[in-house]
Amino acid sequence: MRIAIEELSVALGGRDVLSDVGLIAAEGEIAGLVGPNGSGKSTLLRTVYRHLRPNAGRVLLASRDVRSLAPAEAARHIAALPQERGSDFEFTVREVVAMGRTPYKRAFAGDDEWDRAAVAEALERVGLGAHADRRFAQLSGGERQRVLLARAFAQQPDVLVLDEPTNHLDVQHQVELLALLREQRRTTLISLHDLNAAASLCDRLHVLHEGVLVASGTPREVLTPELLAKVFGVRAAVVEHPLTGDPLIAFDHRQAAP
Ligand SMILES: Nc1ncnc2c1ncn2[C@@H]1O[C@H](COP(=O)(O)OP(=O)(O)OP(=O)(O)O)[C@@H](O)[C@H]1O
Repeated sequence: MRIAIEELSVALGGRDVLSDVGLIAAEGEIAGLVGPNGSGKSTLLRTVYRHLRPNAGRVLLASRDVRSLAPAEAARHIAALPQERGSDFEFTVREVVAMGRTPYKRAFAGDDEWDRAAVAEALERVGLGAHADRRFAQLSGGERQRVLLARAFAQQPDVLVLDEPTNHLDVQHQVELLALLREQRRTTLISLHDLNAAASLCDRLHVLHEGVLVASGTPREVLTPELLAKVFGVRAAVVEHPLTGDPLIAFDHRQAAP
């Protein structure tokens, strides 16, 4: 399903955090949000998964405003991996992932065989099939991250919204997570700080700067040395990755942009 963000403005604490942002994630497309700290990436994603209400504009899922959907219906269509994640869950890994099935159930209904199969499959996909009975609270940050991703997969949504999902992951698990996202071919909105990961994963990138969308396009179109200097304040060369052909940003770690 396609997501369209139209003329979206959000104010928090009396301050405009997003101003007139518009972008589209086409069916099956991976759309990346990049931008410096505080540029509004999480705010945009939180508005898509309805934790925030826009002051103006709207988010359309196919042709329907997400705010018009009932909560369970919205959750059957959109699954989120937010940045603020509970750590004190007194639940097992399997129980946390099974929460992804809630939008499909009647009140107080138990898990049926479809739920159990969806949970088992989601755990296998993130490589945690052997950890189903461990306590969530006792996992490392990266393991928790993968459990919460499995919960989003178990929700079997049309759209995935992921806020910095590679946080806490070692490089191998980052690569595996990006591969999982590529192979599932689902409409995905993802914020990433790692611009090289974004360049390799995303079909299109959208750059936020101080709450304003300043560029949209393919990674090759968007990630230019000029944009990196202007928006991120860094000096960098953009070359072709010798193994993959993706754009590869070589940052100058000695000196900021003049
Ligand atoms: N509840 C709030 N009340 C007031 N201001 C807020 C609130 N939440 C976020 N902000 C502000 O909105 C701006 C955008 O924050 P947001 O978290 O969307 O940025 P971000 O691009 O995701 O940043 P980061 O890369 O650091 O995660 C920041 O200046 C932040 O301080």
